[in-house]
Amino acid sequence: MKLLEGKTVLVTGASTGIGRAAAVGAAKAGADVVINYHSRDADAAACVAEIEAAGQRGLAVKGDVAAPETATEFVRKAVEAFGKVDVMVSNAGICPFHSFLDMPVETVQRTMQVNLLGGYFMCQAAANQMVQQGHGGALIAVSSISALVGGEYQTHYTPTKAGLHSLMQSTAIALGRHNIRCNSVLPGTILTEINKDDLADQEKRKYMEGRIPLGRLGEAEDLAGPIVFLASDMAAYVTGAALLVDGGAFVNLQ
Ligand SMILES: NC(=O)C1=CN([C@@H]2O[C@H](COP(=O)(O)OP(=O)(O)OC[C@H]3O[C@@H](n4cnc5c(N)ncnc54)[C@H](O)[C@@H]3O)[C@@H](O)[C@H]2O)C=CC1
Ligand SMILES: C[C@H](O)[C@@H]1OC(=O)[C@H](O)[C@@H]1O
Repeated sequence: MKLLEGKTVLVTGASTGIGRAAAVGAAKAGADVVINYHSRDADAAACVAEIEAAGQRGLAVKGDVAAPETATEFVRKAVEAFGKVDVMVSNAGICPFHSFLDMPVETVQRTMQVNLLGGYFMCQAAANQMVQQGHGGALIAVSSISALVGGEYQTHYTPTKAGLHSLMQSTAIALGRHNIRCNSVLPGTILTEINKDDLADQEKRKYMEGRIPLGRLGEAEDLAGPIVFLASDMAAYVTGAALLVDGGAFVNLQ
C-alpha cells in the first residue's frame, strides 16, 4: 500500500517550485491532489498532467490566497470533485527582496496577506472541513529556516514564516482533539523561481553553497519526501513539530 493511498491532498501555490513537487510527490504516494494556483494556467495544467501521469486524479483551482474566500472556495471545489479533504499543504508564498528602511508599505502588506493570512485562512477552511468529516487530517505549512533566522532584505518576509511556524503550534493544540495534526516544514535555500534573481549573483550563490554541510543548494523535490511523510499515517503521533529541510545550513554557525 502506498503512503497516501485513499487520501485527498490539497496544495496551494502548486503550479511551480516546492508546491508542485509536493503535489506530484503526493500523487506518486497514491493521493488524489487538488492544487491552488495564482495565475499561470499552463503551468497548473502541466502539474495536473503530472498528477494524472502518476495514476491519480488531479484538479487545478485558480485563486489568490490573499483573499479569504479563495480558501473556502478551494476546499468546496475539492470536496465537490473528490469527496473529502485529508491534507492541506499551505505553500503559496512570495519574497520580494527589499531593504528595510525604505520598504514600501504595499510590499509589507501584500507579503503578510499572501504568506501569513493566506496560510491562516487555507488551514482554517481545511480544518473546518476535516472536523465536519470526523476522521482527522493533517495541516502542513511550508514555513522556512527564515522562521528561525533573519534576512537583511527579508524583514517583511521572515515574520510571515515565523508566523506560520507559530500557527502550526497553536493549531496543533486547537485541533488535537479532532485528530488533526499540524506541522511545518522549514526549507533552507531551495533553487526555485522565488530566489532566481537573488541567486543570479554568483558570489552570493557560492557563499550560500559553502554554508551547507551537504554541499549543495536544495531542489524543490527535496521537500516532497518530508511533506509526504508528515501527511502520512507514518507521522500519526507527530504534531506541533517543525522539520528543517536545509542540508544542515542552520546548524553550521562555526
Ligand atoms: N525557495 C526557497 O529557498 C524557500 C522557499 N520557501 C517557501 O516555499 C514556498 C514555495 O516557494 P518556492 O517553491 O520556493 O517558489 P515559487 O515561486 O516557485 O513558488 C511560490 C508559489 O506560490 C504561488 N503564489 C504566489 N502568490 C500567490 C497567491 N497570492 N495566491 C496563490 N498562489 C500564489 C506562486 O504562483 C508560486 O507557484 C513559499 O512559501 C516560500 O516562502 C521557504 C523556504 C525557502
Ligand atoms: C527566497 C529565499 O531565497 C529563501 O526563502 C526562505 O525562506 C529562505 O530562508 C531563503 O532566504
